[in-house]
Amino acid sequence: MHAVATHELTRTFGPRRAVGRLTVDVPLGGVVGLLGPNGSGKSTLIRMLLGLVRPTEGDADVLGSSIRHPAQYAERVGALVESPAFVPGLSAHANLLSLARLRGLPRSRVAEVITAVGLSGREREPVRRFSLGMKQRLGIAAALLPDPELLILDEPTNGLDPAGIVEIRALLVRLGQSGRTVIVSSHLMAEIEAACDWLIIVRFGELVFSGPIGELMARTETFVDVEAEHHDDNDTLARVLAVAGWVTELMPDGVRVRAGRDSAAEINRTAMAAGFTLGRVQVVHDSLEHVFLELTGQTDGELAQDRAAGQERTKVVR
Ligand SMILES: Nc1ncnc2c1ncn2[C@@H]1O[C@H](COP(=O)(O)OP(=O)(O)OP(=O)(O)O)[C@@H](O)[C@H]1O
Repeated sequence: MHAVATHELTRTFGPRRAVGRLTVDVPLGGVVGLLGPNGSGKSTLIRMLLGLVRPTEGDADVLGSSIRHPAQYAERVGALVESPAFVPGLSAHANLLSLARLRGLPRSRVAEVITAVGLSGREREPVRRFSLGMKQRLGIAAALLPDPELLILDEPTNGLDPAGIVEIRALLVRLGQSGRTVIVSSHLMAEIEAACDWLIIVRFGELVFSGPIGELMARTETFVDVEAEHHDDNDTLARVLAVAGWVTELMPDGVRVRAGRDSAAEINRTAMAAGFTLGRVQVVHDSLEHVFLELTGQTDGELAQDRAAGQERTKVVR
């Protein structure tokens, strides 16, 4: 069984195609990052998985049951799809307790979820005193109340400051280690990449990548950046290295050589043989963020909407 399996899943809103023929299998366990620029269909996909939006075409299974019958799996799935509403004058504990009562869940779950999201010691404070990051964690605590096998979080890092993002990322890692499956969406690779085991990358509602994060990592490139001792020599150094067979690019502060770590010594020797002393030899890895942007394009929601509506537009370069 998969946590989620979609087949040709499609949702249109009038002329706009929010999700188009999406076929993807998400394994059970660990943290799954659902990534794509704003407007690429992440929320629509999540809403379909939760039974909040009906597909126009195609189908999907959540924990083995069709999304046509969400009641069959509703109790096994926890979700945070927008900023949760809590009573600001009440404490985190009191808010969670009333939610637990409403849903008929044992009150012992309240203390458990408070610990799970790292709010122990603060649970008696009124929610109005909480930072945005703490409120998001409280929202995740509420989603965890029924002890779900699958937790779906839509952009939980949105609007958070760097410290809040770090808190959520650490929480995602802990939740992923607890045996459940966590699907978390974001439009920024850097915010969640460190927490993810598996990635689904969408663009204009279509799948551009799905697989273990290591598979995407394998697509990153390595460079050797070198710098001549005297800045004016970098131009000639670039040509010398190119004649020796490397693909080089002149950078403002040196020369970028498209080569792996193994080539660093050989590059150094070639430079020295040509009479250059290198002031810097540095092996640089392309970031996952860069691969993500290459896959998705640096689009904004506006452009995505127009593309989804089938209108062509010139490429936006930021
Ligand atoms: N209820 C709706 N009515 C009309 N259009 C919609 C509706 N919901 C989503 N859309 C459109 O579908 C497309 C995908 O939106 P969606 O919110 O799923 O993307 P997203 O990747 O979650 O983006 P964001 O991060 O900005 O929320 C957009 O063009 C959006 O305007």
